[in-house]
Parts: sequence; C-alpha cells; structure tokens
Amino acid sequence: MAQLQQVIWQQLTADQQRQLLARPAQAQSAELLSQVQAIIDAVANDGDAAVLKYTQQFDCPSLTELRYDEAAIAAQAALVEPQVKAAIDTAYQTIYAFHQAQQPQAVTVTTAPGVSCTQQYHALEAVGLYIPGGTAVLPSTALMLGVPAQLANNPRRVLVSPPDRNGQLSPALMYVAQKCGITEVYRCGGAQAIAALALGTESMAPVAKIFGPGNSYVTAAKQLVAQIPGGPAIDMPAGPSELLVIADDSANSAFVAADLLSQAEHGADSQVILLTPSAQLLEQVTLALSEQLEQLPRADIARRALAGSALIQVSDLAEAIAISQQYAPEHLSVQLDSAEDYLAQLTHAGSIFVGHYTPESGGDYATGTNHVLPTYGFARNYSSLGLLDFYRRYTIQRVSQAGLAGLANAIIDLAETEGLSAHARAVSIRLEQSV
Ligand SMILES: NC(=O)c1ccc[n+]([C@@H]2O[C@H](COP(=O)([O-])OP(=O)(O)OC[C@H]3O[C@@H](n4cnc5c(N)ncnc54)[C@H](O)[C@@H]3O)[C@@H](O)[C@H]2O)c1
Ligand SMILES: N[C@H](CO)Cc1c[nH]c[nH+]1
Ligand SMILES: [Zn+2]
Repeated sequence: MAQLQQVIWQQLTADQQRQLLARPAQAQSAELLSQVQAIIDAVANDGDAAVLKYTQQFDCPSLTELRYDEAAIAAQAALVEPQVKAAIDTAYQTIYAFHQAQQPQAVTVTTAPGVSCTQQYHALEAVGLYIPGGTAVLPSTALMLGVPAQLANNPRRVLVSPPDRNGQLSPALMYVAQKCGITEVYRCGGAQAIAALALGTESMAPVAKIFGPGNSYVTAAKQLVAQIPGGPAIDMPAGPSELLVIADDSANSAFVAADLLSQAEHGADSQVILLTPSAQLLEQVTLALSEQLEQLPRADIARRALAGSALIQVSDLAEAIAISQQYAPEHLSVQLDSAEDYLAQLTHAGSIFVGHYTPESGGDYATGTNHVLPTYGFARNYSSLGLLDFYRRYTIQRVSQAGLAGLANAIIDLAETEGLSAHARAVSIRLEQSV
C-alpha cells in the first residue's frame, strides 16, 4: 500500500498543515511554465510543423496530418459499441437537460424615465474544446464541452485531443463529436494543441475561447496563452482531479475508499483527502483502500496519487468544514446522514456530492452536472463550467431626449468631479441643441 499519510490535524503545526494540503502539481510550476512557454513559442514560430513535431514526440510518431476529416470521424464513430453508444446517449440526455435549463435570457430594465438598459448574450463565434487523452481517453469530457457548445450554437466548435499511437481518435469520442455537432477535429494534445487553438496555424484558425481540463502542461499553457494581448479567453484552471470527502461514523468505509480511488486513478498528481472526526472510520477506510487498490488496473497511478494525499482526523465537523473551505476542492463529497444540514456552510467547491448514494463518478459521467471544474483551490473564486460560459455578455442602453435631461445633472456633476469636462460637454451639448 502507498505511503498514504494518516494524521491528526490538531497535532500538526500550521506549517505542516499547509504542506499537507499543498497540491502536488504546483511544486514544479516554475520549471513547468518555462517548458510550456518554449512549446508555445515554437508553435508561434513554426505553426503546424511544431504542433506535428510535439505530437509525434508525445503521442504518435507516424502522424503527418493534424486535421481529422469528416470521413475519418464517421468511420471511427461507426465503430462504437452499442452498449457504449447507449451509455453516451443516456449521459447526453441528462447533461443536455441540465444545461438547456441554463439558457440565458436578455434582460431590459427602465432604470430612469426615458432610460432603458439591456443585458444581452451572444454565442462566442469559435470555441476550442480540449479533450484529454494522455493516460485515459475521456469521451465524457467531450460531452461536458460539446453539449453546451451545441446548445449555445457556437458557429465553430473545434475539438482537439491527443491521438493514440496509430494516429486515431477513439470511436466513443468521435460518436460524441458527431452527436454534439463538432465542426472541426484535430489530432493534437498538450501545450502544443492549446497554442495552436490560441494562435492559429496554417491548418487551424484561432478560437475566441479555450475550454477543457488537462494535465499540468495543458493547464499551464491555457494560463500562458490567456495573457497574450488579443489572445483567447479561457474557461478556468481545470487541472489534475481532486476529491475531498467529509465523513463520519454514518458513512460506509468501502464507499468512501471507492470514491477516493476513483479520483486517485486519474493521475499521479491527483489528490484525495478524507476529513473525519472518527478514528474508527479512518482505520476502516485505510483497510478498504488497500483491499480495493489491489483490484484496480490503474493501481500504480492511484498508489502514486495516494502518496501525495491524506486521511485526516479532525476534532469535529466544524473543523472539517473550515479545512474544506480553505482547501476549496474540485469535488466535495459529504457522506454524513445529516449532510443537508451542512451545505450552507460548504460553499468553496467545484461540485458537491451529497449523501451516501451520490458517488463522485456519478457527476463525472451522467447526473447531468458539468465535470469541468476548477482545481488547485480556484473553487474559492472560479465557477464550475456552465452554458453561460459559451456566451459573451454585453450591454445596450437607449436614452431619449427627455431621459437625458433627467440624468444630465448626475452625469455632468460626476464628470466634473473627475476633472473630465469633455465627458460633461457630451451631455450639455445635447441639451443645448435639440435634433
Ligand atoms: N478538472 C477537471 O475538470 C478535469 C476533468 C477531466 C480530467 N481532468 C484531469 O485531466 C488530466 C488529463 O491528463 P492526461 O495526461 O491524461 O491527458 P492530457 O491530454 O491532458 O495530456 C496529454 C498530453 O500531455 C503532453 N505531455 C505529456 N508529457 C509531456 C512532457 N514531458 N512535456 C510536455 N508535454 C507533455 C502531451 O502533449 C500529451 O499529448 C488528468 O490530470 C485528469 O485528472 C480534470
Ligand atoms: N473526474 C474528472 C474531473 O476531475 C472527470 C472525469 C472524466 N472521466 C472520468 N472522470
Ligand atoms: Zn473522474
């Protein structure tokens, strides 16, 4: 079993507490950023040639063409197994239902007599959807990005994903791409794919906004390209998966262990945390983890993630809530009989899983919520992905002559207060000259 840390929170110094909850991926950030910047610079200079070079290096040595044409997409999609197709269809429906209900409505308010203000939404022209494919192919992520893009009706919906060793994208992924009306598919991943989406290359026009999770290279690349003047917007820093479970004696230790392993198996840099006031549950979960770990094909990855994770005994649930709020997990699972009573205090999380029968993996695939969520503690200030993210919001105002007369003093006095008399003049000139 991995060197999973078991600690009593109150016995740690403040420094040890901070170190225990530090995200593993952040430790290498300076080195990582310069490595990723070099990849972005190469794509800026050499376009498709650089994207192909890195794709050959990391994913498929024989790849010569980035674009996956319609015939290839259709041929792959046709190979999807009926059972997988049915599972995708079910998940598509729940995700569609939850996101369709989020359709934004323009609002118009008469803010003063003769003054009307509108908040309007416009679907982004071109969206880039990054689907991870390094250690696991994730067609579920394509649903999480493709369904809202379809509902927003973004005219260009560009999907990028690392190809397999044979240069192919999976049948399940291509079935999702077809179902969501993806308009372009490219075989590339990592920082080079993000750079191509941001900057454009000979074969790929740039997009307005880049969505999707990925490993540390992808997340760092998204953050770097977002700083390029005139560059794309990004959804959020959605990096290595995280799960924090708050549980007491009412929890089933096997369920808790299974949930922790479900996120640990994503990657060695995933992190899972248990907070419990029960010493007995902590011991039972430790035992269940080592039993269940043995059964997992990805045990090696999960073991490495567990080495950077922790089972923490807290004094009481109030302390668990305080730690969770500070940590701000991507996923928060509350396995308490009285879970509902604590939700109002648990506001810093990407997505919350309530009670003993709401496994985290339910939200990963098919409850209908979006699984693209802020990690690294960004759940403190970033939102979970939703339909609104696929739109731009802007405002419109209309002022009549009488309306302007009513607001004139306020505008002129504020402008003069700021020493901006040209602003004031733009109002007074209208009052002097009626059209
Ligand atoms: N936060 C979320 O919402 C969410 C959702 C789904 C998945 N995830 C996370 O996404 C991640 C997916 O990671 P992944 O690795 O499987 O797939 P990925 O597609 O993100 O990364 C694969 C790419 O990484 C690049 N890469 C690999 N090694 C490199 C190196 N040494 N130098 C430069 N680039 C390199 C390659 O270009 C490769 O194509 C996991 O950590 C998972 O937890 C997060
Ligand atoms: N748990 C991931 C989000 O952190 C999403 C995912 C995709 N497939 C399985 N899980
Ligand atoms: Zn998952």
